[in-house]
Amino acid sequence: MKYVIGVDLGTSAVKLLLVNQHGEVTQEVSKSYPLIQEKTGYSEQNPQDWIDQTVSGLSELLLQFKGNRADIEGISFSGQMHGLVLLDNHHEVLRNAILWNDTRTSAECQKIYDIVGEKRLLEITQNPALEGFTLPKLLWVKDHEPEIYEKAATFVLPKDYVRYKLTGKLHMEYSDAAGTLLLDIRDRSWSKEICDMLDLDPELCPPLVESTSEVGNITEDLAKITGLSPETRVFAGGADNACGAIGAGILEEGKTLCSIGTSGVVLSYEPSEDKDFNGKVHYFNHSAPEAYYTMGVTLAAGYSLTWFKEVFAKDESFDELLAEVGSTPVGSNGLLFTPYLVGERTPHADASIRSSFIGVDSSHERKDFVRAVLEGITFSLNESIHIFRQSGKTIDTIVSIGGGAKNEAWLQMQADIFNARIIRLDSEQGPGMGAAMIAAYGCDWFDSLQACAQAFLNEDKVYEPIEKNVAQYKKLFPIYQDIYKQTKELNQRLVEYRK
Ligand SMILES: Nc1ncnc2c1ncn2[C@@H]1O[C@H](COP(=O)(O)OP(=O)(O)O)[C@@H](O)[C@H]1O
Ligand SMILES: O=C(CO)[C@@H](O)[C@H](O)COP(=O)(O)O
Repeated sequence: MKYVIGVDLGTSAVKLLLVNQHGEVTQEVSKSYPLIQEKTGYSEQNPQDWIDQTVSGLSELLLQFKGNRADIEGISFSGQMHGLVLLDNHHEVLRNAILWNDTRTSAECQKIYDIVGEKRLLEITQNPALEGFTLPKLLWVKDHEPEIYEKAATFVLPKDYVRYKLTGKLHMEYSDAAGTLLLDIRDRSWSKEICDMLDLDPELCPPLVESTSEVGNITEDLAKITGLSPETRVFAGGADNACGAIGAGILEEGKTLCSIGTSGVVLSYEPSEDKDFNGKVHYFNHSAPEAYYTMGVTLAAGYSLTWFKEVFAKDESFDELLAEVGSTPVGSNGLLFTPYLVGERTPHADASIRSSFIGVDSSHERKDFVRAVLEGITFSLNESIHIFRQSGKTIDTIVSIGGGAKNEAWLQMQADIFNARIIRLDSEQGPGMGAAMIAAYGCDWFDSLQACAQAFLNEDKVYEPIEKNVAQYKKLFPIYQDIYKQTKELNQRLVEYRK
């Protein structure tokens, strides 16, 4: 039997899947690492933590592996998007990575609009200037840490750095490059025009490859440390949402994904780059050849639940914390939550907004708060679905993946709030599976990613919307939407009091 490995470098942990030729996940390893949040709006990670945990995860996987290591034919990568990893001319890391959910760069986003212009930026990159994207982070380092910026020879994104450490070869691939705000999405080339206007050296941008490109092999050193064969073929991989889409079979028009990891994403396949959402949702290159996708992003989806657990139920597991969700009625007895813990992206690109619980009553118990958190996260994702539906898309079936797809009550809630059938697959680990599928396709196990999806992916369970709940959520959703408008200005006045 032959195998491939999919590595998903998430925000909370790196997850490794060993997948055989039938698409069965025969081993799984997960290794977590911390977020570094020095002050409000900041979110960083130490790239060395990603390397240590990936290497330790691979070593563990190989230690448990009963077959011949040469049977692990290929490996590929999926990773959290947009994070800036700055490297010097020896490819040494210059500072902590600034992550996708770091919102310190509002001034730099304004600078991009002032200099490049909103219209021209949209024409080239198909996306607006959002704090989470990589370009504003580069400008922030240039403005605030000039001594570091001077030493910068290139930059990569998180999973590109991990792949570089395993192979010694440095690249970026299109699906992740699309999230930098420096890629000409249609032309699939770095935008010299944007670099020139913002006085950035285009040489900083690394060489581009396809997600499915073979980029090298595991170095002798890393083969020794991890137990992998130095013959293992390495394929570039993709942005975690592009890989999540592959791992959920979102490979043709009409297919929609909901992913609840640290962030939350609603993603829809696009066969071409010419639809116009006017920057309301992100528009990126897919990891599947010649395809694109649009998506709306909730910054703190699973992160809101993790935050609640850390603050109010530190010693309980997610399953324990969520055990009573089903016994609390729709609407959490009049309690609403907005998941704006670190600001928001879709539909409100707003770095200052923060979360609220609205309607707290003396009768409320902890379980009402837990349900309200899940409902608030799901309402937020429903805002993206609302945008897609308003643009004319039919969304009646959604594949749900990520940590959020582990809980049955939450999956039913998604069906009821989205008013759509929710499909859970055998494995909720879409991005890791997508990365493994890229490696399987690269190793010529299949003629196309679609053929691989047909062989590898199986529906496990379908959740149909329950009419009575749908009707109640339809009434609650506009109240949820109003909270943003009502709390926006209050939150701006609170900014000066934050850490
Ligand atoms: N058993 C569970 N039930 C519901 N949600 C869960 C469960 N376990 C983890 N989660 C949620 O999933 C999130 C992590 O999902 P994951 O897809 O691994 O994220 P990432 O790719 O960002 O590292 C956590 O933030 C948590 O809120
Ligand atoms: O910023 C985005 C997408 O634009 C996030 O979706 C990141 O890609 C992080 O993903 P997770 O760690 O939540 O999977």
